[in-house]
Amino acid sequence: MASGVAAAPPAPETGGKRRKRQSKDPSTMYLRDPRRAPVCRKARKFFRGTAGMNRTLELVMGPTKGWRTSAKLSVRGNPPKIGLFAPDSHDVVEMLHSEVHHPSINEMTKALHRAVKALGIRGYNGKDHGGLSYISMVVERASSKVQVAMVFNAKDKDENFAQLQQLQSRLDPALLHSLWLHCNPAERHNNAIFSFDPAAWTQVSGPAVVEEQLFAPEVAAVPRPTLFFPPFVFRQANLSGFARIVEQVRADVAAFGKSALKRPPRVVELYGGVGTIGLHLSDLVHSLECSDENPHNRACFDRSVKTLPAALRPKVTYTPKAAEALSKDGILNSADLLVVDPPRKGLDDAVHAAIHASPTLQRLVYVSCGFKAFQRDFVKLKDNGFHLVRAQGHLLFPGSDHLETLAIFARKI
Ligand SMILES: C[S@@+](CC[C@H](N)C(=O)[O-])C[C@H]1O[C@@H](n2cnc3c(N)ncnc32)[C@H](O)[C@@H]1O
Repeated sequence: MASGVAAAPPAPETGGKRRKRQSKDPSTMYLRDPRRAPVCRKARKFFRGTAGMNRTLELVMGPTKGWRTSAKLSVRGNPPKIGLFAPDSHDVVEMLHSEVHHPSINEMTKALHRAVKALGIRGYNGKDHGGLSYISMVVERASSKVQVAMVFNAKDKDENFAQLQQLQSRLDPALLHSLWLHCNPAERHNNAIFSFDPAAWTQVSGPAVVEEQLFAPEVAAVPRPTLFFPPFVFRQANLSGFARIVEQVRADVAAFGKSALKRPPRVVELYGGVGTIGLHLSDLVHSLECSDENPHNRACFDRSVKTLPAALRPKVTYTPKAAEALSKDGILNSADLLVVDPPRKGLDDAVHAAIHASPTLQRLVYVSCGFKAFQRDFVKLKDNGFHLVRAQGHLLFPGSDHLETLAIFARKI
C-alpha cells in the first residue's frame, strides 16, 4: 500500500490547461503577496457565494520565510538535479536553496548535493527506472537537525545501503538527525513516493523518530503531548502554521461541548495521522477514537498517549484502518463530533454515507488541503443536513497556490 505523499507543492489549479514551464521555485510564485494566490481568490468567492457566508473569508498567515520544515525534493538525471517538479510536469526545477525552507533544509540539501555527486550516485533517469528518485527531509524544530530519507528505485538494497553509509560520513553530525534508505522495486506501478511495506525501509543511522511539541511554550493550550515522527508517517510541512488550526479546533470543540451539547462530546477522527489534531483535544472530550489507513501511525500515537496526563489516557483509542472501512463498520453511530483532515482528494463516498446515516452526529470539523475537493464535499454535507458555522483559510504554504481550509459544520438531530 502506498502513503500517497505528494512530491511537489500543490500544482496551481489551471482548469486543465497546460501551463508554461516554470523556471522558478513553484512554491514562491506568490511570495510577494501570498493572499493574491488564485486559490485564495476562489475561496473568498466560494464562501461569499455558494457557502452564503456574510463576511469575507479570513485568511490567516504566519511568517512567509523559513516555514517549510518538511520537504520532499525530486532527483533526476546524471549529474543529479535536486529540486521540485514544475507544476503539471516532471521537470525538476533545481532548488538547492529556498527562502521558504527552514535553514537546516537548505544546508542539508547543499551537503547532500555535494555528497551525491562525489559518490557518483545517479538520479532517477526514467529509462531503466533506477536511481535516486526523491530525498525527504524533516526538521526536528527543537534541535534543528534533519531526518533524511533517500528513495531509490532499485533491486539491490545492499548496494544502496553501502552508498548511504559512505554518504553519511560526509555529512555534519551536528546537522544530521538520522539517515534512512527507502527502496522501491524498480518495476513498481504506482506514483506514491513511499510504500507502507516495512521491508522497503532501512535505517542507516540516528534516532528512529523526530520528536515534536505542536504548541510553543507561550501558547496556553493543554495538554501538550509529544508527537513522534518516523519518516514513514505523514507530518505537516508547516507545523507552526498547523498549530494555529489546532488552536481553533480546540476552541470550537470546547464551545460545542459547553454551549450546544452541555457535556463533553464523543469524538471520532478519520484521516488522523499520528493524532496531531486529536491528541490535543483529549482534555475536552468524553472520548476520542482516532484512525488512519497508515499502519505505522498507531505505534506513534500510542507512544504519544504515554506523554499525556494519566487521567486523559483512557479516553483516547486508535484504529489503523481506512476511513471507508471504518465508516462501513458504523464508527459514526454514536459520535457527536467528527474531525476529518483528508488528503487532497477529499472525503470518501463511504464517509459521506456514514455521516448521512449517523443518528447522533451534530458537528463536523473539516480541515482541508484540497480546495477543489472541499467544494464538492461542501455540497454533499449540505445535502446531508449540515450548515456552515465558521470558516477560515490558513496559508500554510505562503507563496504557493495552496490553501488549508478550516470549516466547522453543524446540524440539528
Ligand atoms: C493531510 S494528512 C492529515 C493527518 C493529520 N491530521 C496531521 O495533521 O498530521 C491525511 C492523512 O490521511 C491518511 N489517509 C489517506 N487516505 C486515507 C484513507 N482512505 N483512510 C484513512 N486515512 C487516509 C494519510 O495517511 C494521512 O495521514
